[in-house]
Amino acid sequence: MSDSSPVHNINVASQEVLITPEKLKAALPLSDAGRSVVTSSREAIWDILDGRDQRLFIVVGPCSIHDPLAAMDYARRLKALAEELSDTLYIVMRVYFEKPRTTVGWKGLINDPHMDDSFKIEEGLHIGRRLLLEILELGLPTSTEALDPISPQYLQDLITWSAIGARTAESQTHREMASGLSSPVGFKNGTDGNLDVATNALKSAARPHRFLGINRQGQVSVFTTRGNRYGHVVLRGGSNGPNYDSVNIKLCEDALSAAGCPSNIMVDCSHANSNKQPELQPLVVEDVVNQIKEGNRSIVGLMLESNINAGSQAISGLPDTLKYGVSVTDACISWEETARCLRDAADKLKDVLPGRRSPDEARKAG
Ligand SMILES: O=C[C@H](O)[C@H](O)COP(=O)(O)O
Ligand SMILES: C=C(OP(=O)(O)O)C(=O)O
Repeated sequence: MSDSSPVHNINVASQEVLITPEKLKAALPLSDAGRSVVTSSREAIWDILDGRDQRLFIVVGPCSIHDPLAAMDYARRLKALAEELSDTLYIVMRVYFEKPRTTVGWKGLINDPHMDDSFKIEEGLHIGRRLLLEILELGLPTSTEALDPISPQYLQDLITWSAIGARTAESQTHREMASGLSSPVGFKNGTDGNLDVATNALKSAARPHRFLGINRQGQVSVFTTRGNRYGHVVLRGGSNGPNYDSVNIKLCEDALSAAGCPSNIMVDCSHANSNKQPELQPLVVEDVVNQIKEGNRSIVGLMLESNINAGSQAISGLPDTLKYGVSVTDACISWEETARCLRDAADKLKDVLPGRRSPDEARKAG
């Protein structure tokens, strides 16, 4: 007697073929001007990580993007600030489209661009790519969290700096993906504060890997990567509390040295480092800036969650009932507070960090 019960895709409700990366890129191509922003900004961060450029790099912007018009409004403000502070700070905009959730919730603009559970992922990819292109046209570099292992084929050519988040830094899939990313990558410590997760990720992503992915034509392919040597740790605090103070920074420096990794640390001023209370982020910036003033040189970057208006709002009802420029995920500091806080940091650091070295000075400094 034969049993014909289904044994495959039992829990899959439906499947839909998506546009290929090649077609999306052909519809929304990167201009020469945009390409030059991506290449020069990646170089600037490589130089910072290699110690050739002494500026502090700053990843700042909304916790998540849900309204492209508000994102462009934010980007224009940030571009002007980035130029003003460029002697001391190298500023990159947070343009986060994919949100890792602790349990469930809105997973970001690519997954559900209309925020109504319609999950128009192909539209989300178009909106996301168009927005990144527009930001690059302003001359402002972009950063994002690399969460889905397939989406980099659609968007990573537009990204200057990537994060692997606290919930995925221990995942082999994400370490493999990071080993092939063209951008520098920050690995967060675990949500419980565990730092080994991040240092192990650095060691893994720096090595070549072979794994499955999709190519430009959307065919399932075996990828062989070279390894990404521009990985670094991002301290974001954990369930035990913050980890940006000088004692934790020293512990992190020791862990990096034991792991044979360069002493490059970014501090995420948000998340568990501010107990998710956005008004504490400027205090974290102040503390870190003081550590640098007192001689610390392992802190190379800062992350801030900031929006046009402070706070957060719940997603309920239609997107056009939402308040303008207010986060729909973690609460953020306002634009005014962001500008004040970054101007203050730049002012305190301008005589401490020598800024970008000319090729001649860099050669002399070794
Ligand atoms: O940065 C954003 C959030 O902290 C992250 O996506 C987790 O959010 P959740 O705990 O609200 O799901
Ligand atoms: C989700 C984020 O951070 P973490 O992975 O540190 O929770 C984020 O920066 O949006």
